[in-house]
Amino acid sequence: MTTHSATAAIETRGLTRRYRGTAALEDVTLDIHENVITGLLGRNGAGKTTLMSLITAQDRPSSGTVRVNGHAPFERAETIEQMCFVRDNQRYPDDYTLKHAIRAAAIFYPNWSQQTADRLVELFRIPAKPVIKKFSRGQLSSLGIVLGLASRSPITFFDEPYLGLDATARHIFYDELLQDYSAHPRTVILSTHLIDEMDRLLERVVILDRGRVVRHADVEELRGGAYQVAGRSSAVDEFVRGRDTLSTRAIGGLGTAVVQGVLDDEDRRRASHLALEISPVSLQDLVAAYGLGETEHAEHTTSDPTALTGAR
Ligand SMILES: Nc1ncnc2c1ncn2[C@@H]1O[C@H](COP(=O)(O)OP(=O)(O)OP(=O)(O)O)[C@@H](O)[C@H]1O
Repeated sequence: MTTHSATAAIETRGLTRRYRGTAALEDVTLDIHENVITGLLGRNGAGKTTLMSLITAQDRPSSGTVRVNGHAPFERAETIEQMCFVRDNQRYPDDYTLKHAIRAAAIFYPNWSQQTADRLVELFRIPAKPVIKKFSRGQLSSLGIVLGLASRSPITFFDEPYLGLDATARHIFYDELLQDYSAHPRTVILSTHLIDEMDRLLERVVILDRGRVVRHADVEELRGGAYQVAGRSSAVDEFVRGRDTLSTRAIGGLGTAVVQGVLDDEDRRRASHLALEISPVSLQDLVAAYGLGETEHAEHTTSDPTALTGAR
């Protein structure tokens, strides 16, 4: 999953969105790769939905620019048609049933696959009769996923697409996304808090924190560029001194730290001498390490705030 073209499908430059003086997104400059699945990660309020809304022209920036396949999407139907945005709070007209939503999507999306839609409706067991207004949270999410996948849009956004879905339905989504994406490569951007569950889907990640990009990297590169040490707190402290530490955590006399960098033989000897265990760091833990701020509990401290400067 690491081979991909480096062509940018989406370019943002200095993208900023303020709401009454508060920046939801601040100076975001990103190239989102074409035909890659990119995860948009970050804590609540980090700016993920805002970024997707600006790219899909559902909102206007306070400053900065967005280009999709080289064009500003605003008021450009050809560009907007190329994008599908599956929102967690998508509204449908009051009298709409499944059939109406499917028909409208089939008309709107140029690459629509009715066969995919029919199959997914079965798999997710979406009911035909009730108006969508009466759908459960999980059924609404399922419908969004069906429309998003069957649209076969060259650029597809999923904003926390799993809300209310049971574990079986979530895994159907992951499998179907991977399968359809492999058969019909396209640019997929999805925001999620379920990183452990979804990390196998992601090739690249953008980590946002308080409206800013703190990291934009290949998942493999990110995982390979950090490790976790665990053991006695004092030994962890000693080991991480002078290293690029993303986060440290101490509970009782035991500690863990997420450290940026690659271990050499000398580091391993040192860790072993201090009776420390070294392990790979999961994407979830890495993101948590980036997301930790001064508001966290005292036991979860970011020991080196300057480490949060990996934005590219
Ligand atoms: N219409 C609005 N008016 C005022 N503030 C807003 C508006 N929309 C978003 N915000 C603020 O902008 C910030 C970013 O919100 P956004 O919804 O983009 O975050 P998010 O990363 O998607 O969060 P979550 O993971 O909770 O969905 C938040 O502080 C939010 O309160």
